[in-house]
Parts: sequence; structure tokens; C-alpha cells
Amino acid sequence: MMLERRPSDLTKNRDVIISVRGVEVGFGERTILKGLDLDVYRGEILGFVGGSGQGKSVLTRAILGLVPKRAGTIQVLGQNLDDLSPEERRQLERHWGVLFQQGALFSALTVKQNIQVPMREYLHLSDRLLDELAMLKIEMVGLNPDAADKLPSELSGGMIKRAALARALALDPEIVFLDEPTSGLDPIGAGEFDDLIATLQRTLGLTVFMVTHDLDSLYSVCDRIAALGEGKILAEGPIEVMLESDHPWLRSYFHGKRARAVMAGGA
Ligand SMILES: Nc1ncnc2c1ncn2[C@@H]1O[C@H](COP(=O)(O)OP(=O)(O)OP(=O)(O)O)[C@@H](O)[C@H]1O
Repeated sequence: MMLERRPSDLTKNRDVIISVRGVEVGFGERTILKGLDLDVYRGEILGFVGGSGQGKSVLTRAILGLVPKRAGTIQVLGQNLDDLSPEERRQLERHWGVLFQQGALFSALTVKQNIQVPMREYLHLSDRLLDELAMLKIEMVGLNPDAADKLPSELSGGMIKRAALARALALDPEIVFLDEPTSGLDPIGAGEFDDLIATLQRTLGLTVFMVTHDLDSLYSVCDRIAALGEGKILAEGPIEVMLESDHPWLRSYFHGKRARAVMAGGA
């Protein structure tokens, strides 16, 4: 069953920063996304939910241009991804940062060197300036300065996430893609990471596209939520829209035992 899409008040008069129209993605015989439409608005934190294997990572990767689509258009910052030359595409990529699920830091590089990888690719700055910039990012994500010279293997899970976020922020992006940023963190670590994302979004004016299963994150930091199922967006809007939906998956997700516990927790 398809639910009527209902734009929230939050979206009025706001710039669309990512526009997905009629996107179809499949592998072999299987079609994962079946003509999906989605808008992401400048400055919002959009939580992207859906059952396991529904295609949340596939859509994220399609927006990043990492998996081919069979149909549809994707515009990011007003540019149609299909129309870009390799150099235009490289310039566009400067404007987004990505935090993949596994953190994906280079294991042989220190935190500082990891953060400097995108900087070295795009900026032509002295080593001293690159060091200063990296230390700024380290501070921004709440890591101790002495984390700079550590290898990923010397860090806790929470610190790895922060270091990966610092690298995603290396080029001062306008959009950050986060794939299950709080997975693997304990509830306190996850809550602190959520707070960090909310603070960065407010202070830097970031737009955040966050794939998450974490109900706490959805309640506490997301401005809007989009739910994926059956290859399309089942519903999108603030949490109230999710709670009012009578789609069976949304009902069991947002009214299940765990959801009730989160609500009761005062979110
Ligand atoms: N490169 C690929 N080749 C073939 N099938 C793929 C490929 N990438 C993803 N898939 C399939 O597409 C489906 C959607 O995968 P995806 O990782 O996007 O799900 P998800 O919604 O992010 O799930 P989860 O919440 O478990 O991470 C899965 O069935 C997966 O096996």
C-alpha cells in the first residue's frame, strides 16, 4: 500500500539540496528502487529508515554516484549528476562528506593523516597549514588533540566514528551522508554522537542525510524522516507523520515495544 506523501511545514520555502526523481536501481533480475522520489532540504537532518535490505544504502550510493541507476534523475546542489564532466563531478564531490557504516578509516594512517587525505586531494596547502586544519577538525568532533597521532586500531569505536566524521568534514562540506552512524555504539556513546551531529548541523548549517535504525536518533535529532519500503518512499515528514501512519511496517516500527520505550524516555 502506498501512503499519500505529505510535505511538512518545515519544508515550506526551503531550498531543495538533493532531488531524487523516478529513480530505479536494480541488480540483475532484482529491482531494488522502483521509481523513487525524495527531496532533501538545505539545513535539515533527514533520517532515512526502512527494513533491512530495502535499499537504504543503495539509494545513498546512487546519490553519491557509486551505483548506476536504470532510470530517473538525481540532482545535488542544483546539478544533474548525469550531466557532469569528470572535473565538474570532482568539484561537486568537494561539497559533500561521507561517513560509511564501518568508519572506513585507512588503517595504516594516523587520525590526522586520515583527515588530511581529502585535503591533500583538493587543497594545495603547506604541511603546517594542513596540520592546523586537521587539528581544528579533531577539536570540532570532540576528540582529544592527542588522538591526532594515533592509528585507528588504537581508538575506541566511538573515537573511530568521530575521526571518520572529522574526515567527512575535512573540506567544509555542505552535505554530510551518514550511514548508520550510531551502530555499534553503546547508548551513551550514541546519544553523545547524536548531540554532536545536531550541534554541527546548527553551527555549520550542514545538511545531514542519515541512514539509521536508531529510534533515539530519529526522535531526538532528525527534523524529518523518510521511510523506504517496496522500492519507494512510504512516508516522509516529521516524526508525527510517522506516528500517524497506518502503513504496517511504519506502525510496527514506530509503535513497537522499543519505540514506546524511547517515547517514554521523554523524547
Ligand atoms: N552491488 C550489489 N549487487 C547486487 N545486489 C546488491 C548490491 N548492493 C546491494 N544489493 C542488494 O540490494 C538490497 C538492498 O541493500 P541495501 O544494503 O541498500 O539495504 P539496506 O536497506 O541498507 O539494509 P540494511 O539496513 O540491512 O543495511 C539487498 O538485497 C542487497 O543484497
